[in-house]
Amino acid sequence: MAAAASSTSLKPSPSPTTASWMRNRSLSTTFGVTALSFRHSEPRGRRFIVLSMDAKPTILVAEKLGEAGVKLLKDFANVDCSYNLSPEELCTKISLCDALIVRSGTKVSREVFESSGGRLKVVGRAGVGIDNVDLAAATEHGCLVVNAPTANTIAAAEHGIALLTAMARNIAQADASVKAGKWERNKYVGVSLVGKTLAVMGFGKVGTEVARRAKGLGMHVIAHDPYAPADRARAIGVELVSFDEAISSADFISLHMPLTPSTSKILNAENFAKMKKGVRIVNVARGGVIDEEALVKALDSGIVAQAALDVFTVEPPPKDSKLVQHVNVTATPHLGASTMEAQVYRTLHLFFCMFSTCYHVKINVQTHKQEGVAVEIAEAVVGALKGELAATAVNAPMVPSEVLTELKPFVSLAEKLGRLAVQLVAGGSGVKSVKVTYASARAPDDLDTRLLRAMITKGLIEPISSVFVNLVNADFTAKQRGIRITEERIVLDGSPESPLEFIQVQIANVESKFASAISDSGEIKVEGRVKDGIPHLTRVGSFEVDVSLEGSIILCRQVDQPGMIGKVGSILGEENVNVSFMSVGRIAPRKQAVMAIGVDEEPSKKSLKRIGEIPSIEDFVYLNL
Ligand SMILES: NC(=O)C1=CN([C@@H]2O[C@H](COP(=O)(O)OP(=O)(O)OC[C@H]3O[C@@H](n4cnc5c(N)ncnc54)[C@H](O)[C@@H]3O)[C@@H](O)[C@H]2O)C=CC1
Ligand SMILES: O=C(O)C(=O)COP(=O)(O)O
Repeated sequence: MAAAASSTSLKPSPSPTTASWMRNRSLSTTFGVTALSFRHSEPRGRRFIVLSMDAKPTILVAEKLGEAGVKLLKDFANVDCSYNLSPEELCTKISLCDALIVRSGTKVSREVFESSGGRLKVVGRAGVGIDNVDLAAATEHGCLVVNAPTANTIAAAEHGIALLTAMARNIAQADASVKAGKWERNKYVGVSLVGKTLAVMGFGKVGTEVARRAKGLGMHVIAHDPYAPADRARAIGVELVSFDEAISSADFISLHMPLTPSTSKILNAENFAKMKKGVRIVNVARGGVIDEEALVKALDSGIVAQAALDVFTVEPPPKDSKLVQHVNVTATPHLGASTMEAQVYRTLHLFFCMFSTCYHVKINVQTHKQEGVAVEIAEAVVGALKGELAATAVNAPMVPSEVLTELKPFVSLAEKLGRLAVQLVAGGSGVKSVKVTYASARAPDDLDTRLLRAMITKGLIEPISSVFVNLVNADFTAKQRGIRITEERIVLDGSPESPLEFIQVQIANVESKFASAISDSGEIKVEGRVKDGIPHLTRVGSFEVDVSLEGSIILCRQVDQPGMIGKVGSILGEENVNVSFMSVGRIAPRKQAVMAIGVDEEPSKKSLKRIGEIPSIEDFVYLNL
């Protein structure tokens, strides 16, 4: 929940009223991705607009993508299809691109993000594995990464089964032998699959489909996946077992986990030693999950009888690779996702498994024609460039659209409270510790606050820095700037119809340029609610106020007395500044009070000075929203 503290601190700009952060606000969408794609960073960190709202963004397609996807991209953007770029060429081109689409053959390294100069805002991976994209660098640069996680599942599973059966019956080797004019019937005696144990390592989308198909071949299927639910496995007659049990009892092992630091070289010398002698291995996941040197030794020693590999640590592997050249290895050039159906469209059998309360399992089989990877990724990238939250975001929260609709006014409230709170901090105080409180009648697990936290962070950071914050980089940026954001829930009684009653933002250990913003417990405190869909400021420090969060706000501390509203109102009226809202929060009649005035236009410095000089006004601050 909380972003951990680091050593940097934030210093509010001396004059938030005139700060340049307001310049581009009209371009911002709520979530910032669109706005980001129209913004650019100068080397010195100043932001400016490089494209107008109606200028088309540019999308670089760096690997072959199905035509239907390219067409969809062209309807929205300028599309540059440039394949086989060297890393240097990619780095050069990227500074002119708002989005990049790749498959597994392009390394989207930190240098790519650095070279983009802040313009690259979406990377689309037209497939599942995102191990070729430096996610940490993407997040640090506020770049959303989306993938196409479903369209090639069946293709990959079918390729896994193709390799399994081809390996068991020596199809590739026998084919080569026949083509060489030989007829070696005794040499290519295979092994049967029926009754053999297959260990599926990684019981996700592909692993599950492989397991289903292997069961159809009469195999006994077990699976290992630390994160998969046992009931999903049980539903198709697969037992989830420990890693050691899986590898030590299998006749065949099929790998379907992602390449991550914890799965890197997960099949290594130590683990090969635990396997049954003569085990056969299929890999359509990633080459890096196997220690390839250790596999060559295991093949030489006979521990591993055969391996069928679609993926390699380095692709393409070196021509003299001992692994690829091994007589007992069948190799394909990363073809798992390469079917017409997966890349263009596919006919998908969706299995809906429904469980009755007494654990009877019914399976409905439906057939759908579904668009392939190209369309899936094109839609995701275009949506992200339009500022929509992507359902397949890899480095940002995925928020379902119904939740988003409901949260929208609170998202705006959150950002504005962040903006107000930070502008109340006296120059020279570093913001380090922010507490956000959400009061809601919803059950704690029925309120996703990631979006709200990101927007509060955006509100806190943007007024006082040149960094553009969005959903992708909010937590990272807060952490980098040493701001610790903690969240707390107040669970209210009553009807949970609205997701939230109020949001409170507190900044601890700082001084305020408006002393009344400091609550009894010593923090700057602002609180807001949504009324009729519009965000309102409802508390400043210990004072209750009510002013809609549109336009800007003047806060005045005064001794409560008649005529104050009129005095301030007439100064503003003299220069045609429209007052949208006015409210007075006071401790008791004729005692200390805080007057909050919403204004549609920015008052001149002269008018603000005159307001400050009204004798009974003790303190005042003008805040930009
Ligand atoms: N050869 C090819 O062309 C293709 C390769 N793939 C690769 O297949 C892999 C799986 O893809 P999907 O099934 O779509 O992904 P997925 O995310 O649906 O499934 C991956 C599963 O691996 C599990 N897992 C994570 N760490 C594990 C560990 N240490 N041990 C065992 N299981 C672990 C996860 O819990 C998850 O259930 C990915 O690496 C993907 O890149 C996918 C499509 C095509
Ligand atoms: O989707 C994946 O993870 C794949 O490995 C497919 O890669 P490709 O898009 O065919 O380069």
